[in-house]
Amino acid sequence: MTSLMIQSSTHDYEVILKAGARRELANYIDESYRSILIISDDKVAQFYLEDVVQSLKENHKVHTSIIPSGESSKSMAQYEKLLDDCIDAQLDRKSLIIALGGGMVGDLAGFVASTYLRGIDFIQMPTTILAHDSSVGGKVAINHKKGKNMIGSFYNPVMVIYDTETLSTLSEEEIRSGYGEVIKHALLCDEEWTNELFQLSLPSLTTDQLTSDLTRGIRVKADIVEKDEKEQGLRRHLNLGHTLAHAIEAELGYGKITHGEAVAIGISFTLQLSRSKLTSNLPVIDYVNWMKENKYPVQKLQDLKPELLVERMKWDKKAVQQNIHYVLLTNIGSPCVMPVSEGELKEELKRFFEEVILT
Ligand SMILES: NC(=O)c1ccc[n+]([C@@H]2O[C@H](COP(=O)([O-])OP(=O)(O)OC[C@H]3O[C@@H](n4cnc5c(N)ncnc54)[C@H](O)[C@@H]3O)[C@@H](O)[C@H]2O)c1
Ligand SMILES: O=C(O)C(=O)C[C@@H](O)[C@H](O)[C@H](O)COP(=O)(O)O
Ligand SMILES: [Zn+2]
Repeated sequence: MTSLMIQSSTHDYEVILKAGARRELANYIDESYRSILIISDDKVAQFYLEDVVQSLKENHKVHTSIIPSGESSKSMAQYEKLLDDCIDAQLDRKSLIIALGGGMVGDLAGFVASTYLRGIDFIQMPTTILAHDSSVGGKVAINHKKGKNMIGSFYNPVMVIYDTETLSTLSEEEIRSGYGEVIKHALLCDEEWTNELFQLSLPSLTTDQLTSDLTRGIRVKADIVEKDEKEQGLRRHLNLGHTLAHAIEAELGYGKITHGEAVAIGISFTLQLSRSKLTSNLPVIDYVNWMKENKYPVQKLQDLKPELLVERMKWDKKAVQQNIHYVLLTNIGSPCVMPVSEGELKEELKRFFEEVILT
């Protein structure tokens, strides 16, 4: 078992990584919660809901709410439905919400928890690799058709219980997606780790390497969010690759590409942009080869137009009066944020499509 403590302005919380933790929840969850609502999606529920209910029902009154799996459920409609479920279950301020699933469930259930009765406790039980990122740091949100995570808040869980056994049922696509955020964390702080990841072929990923990458990723994230919880400055670095990624996700339609795959593609553009704006010596070719070796779906960009992506980027949360601010890298481990003009972005994106990513 690995345990990490995260500090936040409201409370400190523990992140526990343990194979089989879903069957031992009585060891971790306070008996004083009278009612618990478990929110999950229909795919995750099929695999793991019964174990979680069984491990809680002796000490608590347990309710469940299951939403359709997929990014399109991070919506106003599902948010409203879940609030109805909280009311039907008569949850009060001594009740608890458990988010059992990937980042979609975590973001949505967390946003419900943050607003229902002006905020009740919630626990993140991540079940994807990607959710090593989303379950820590307290960003919770739903999407709007204009852009990702447009409606949300900062609201930290009271605990994160990561049962690493659940990762054994992830599809290849979801493993790839998770590693989009893992490599982001590596690029932000650690050249040696980045080079290690460049050698990684995801089909031969071992449990030991996965657990080590998750723990390292959580440490990187924790270190940043502890210093800048509400994204006043430093935390913007965690948005590496996201200005383009979010534009791709919204432009293709939510769920047409996974978040982490879009992030991986977004990072490749960041590397090119960083090289041309900062004359930095970044390993663009190694990175693109790693993406191609691991089958990141770069061909999905074929249907997208650089001009429309740049229009989407103006809704990025780092933009100031629709002027786009980009997270760039002067080197691996040295991120910075710079304004980039619309014209420059359109030119660079066209070149990126034609000369780097769609060749
Ligand atoms: N709050 C944050 O800081 C933060 C950080 C990164 C990403 N996000 C958000 O997280 C979301 C993406 O998260 P995700 O990639 O986990 O997506 P997800 O929750 O949609 O899960 C991906 C797919 O995997 C399935 N799944 C989940 N766990 C499984 C398991 N153990 N076995 C088999 N199938 C399983 C799900 O049903 C779904 O079909 C996006 O909405 C993104 O914006 C938030
Ligand atoms: O925690 C953060 O801060 C991040 O930026 C992590 C990202 O991986 C994540 O996708 C986040 O939800 C993006 O936030 P947003 O503010 O750009 O919507
Ligand atoms: Zn992300």
